[in-house]
Amino acid sequence: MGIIFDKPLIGVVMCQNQLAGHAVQSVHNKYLDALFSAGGIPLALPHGLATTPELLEKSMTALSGILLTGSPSNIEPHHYGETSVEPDNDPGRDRLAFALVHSVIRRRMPLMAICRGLQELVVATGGTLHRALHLVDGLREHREDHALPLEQQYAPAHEVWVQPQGVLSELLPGCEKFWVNSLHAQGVRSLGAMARIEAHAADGLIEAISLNDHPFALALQWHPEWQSETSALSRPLFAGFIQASQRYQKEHRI
Ligand SMILES: N[C@@H](CCC(=O)NCCCC(=O)O)C(=O)O
Repeated sequence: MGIIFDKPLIGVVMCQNQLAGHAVQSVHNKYLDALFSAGGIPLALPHGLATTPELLEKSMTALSGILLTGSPSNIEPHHYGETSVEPDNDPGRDRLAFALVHSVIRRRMPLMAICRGLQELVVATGGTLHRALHLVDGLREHREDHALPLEQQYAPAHEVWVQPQGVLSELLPGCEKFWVNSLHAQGVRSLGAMARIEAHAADGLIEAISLNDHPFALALQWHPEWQSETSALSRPLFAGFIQASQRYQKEHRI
C-alpha cells in the first residue's frame, strides 16, 4: 500500500442524508480539506462496513487513522441507557462509529473525533450524554444560530481551559485557554474509565477528551476543521493526528 500511498490513508465516517428523495451518505468538504492540508489522504467509509465485522476489520488493515466527524444527527439514547426516542437519528452512523472506536482501541490506531465524533467516543467507552445542554441548570447555550451566515455560526463563541500534561497541552504548548466555536445541543454528562478530560468550558462542560493508554485518541467538542489551515490553534491538532498516523503507517508497514 505504501507504494501507492506514501501518505497515511484516514478513514472518515459519513452521515446519512436525503438528496432529491434518495438516501445518500456524505461528508462535508471541510473535514476532507483539513486532512489533505495536514498531509493525510481521506477515504470515506460507508455505513455498510459495520454490517459484517470481517469486512470492517479487513478495511481497517488499509488505514492508518480514523476521523469521526460532526453531524446534525444525534446518537440514539438507548446506546447510553436512556429510553426516549431520537427523531434526528442516524442509526447506521451510530453502528459504524462505535465499531470503528472499538477497532481503533484494539489496534492502537490514531483517532481524531469532532463534535458528534466526541460524543461517539464518549458513549462507545461507557460514558453518557446530556441530550439538551440548554435545559441543564448552570450550563450555557452551546448551540449555533442557524439564521446566521456560516462564518458567524463557526465564529469563536466561548473559552476553553486546557488540562495540563495532556495531549492538547502538548500540541498547543503555552496555550492554557483559548476561544472555540460551539455548534452542539448535546454534550458529555459522564465519562467511562478509559477517557481523560483534556479541556472544559467556563460552565464546567467537558470540551475535549483523550483516551488513557492510547498513542493518539483526541476528541474535541468544537470544530477545528473550520478554516483549519489558517488557524494557529487548529493546524497543530491535525498535524499531531497525521504525524501519529504516519508513525502507525510505518510501524504496520501499510
Ligand atoms: N448533533 C450533536 C452533534 C453536533 C455536531 O456535530 N454538529 C456539527 C454540525 C455540522 C458540522 O459542522 O459537521 C449535537 O447537537 O450535540
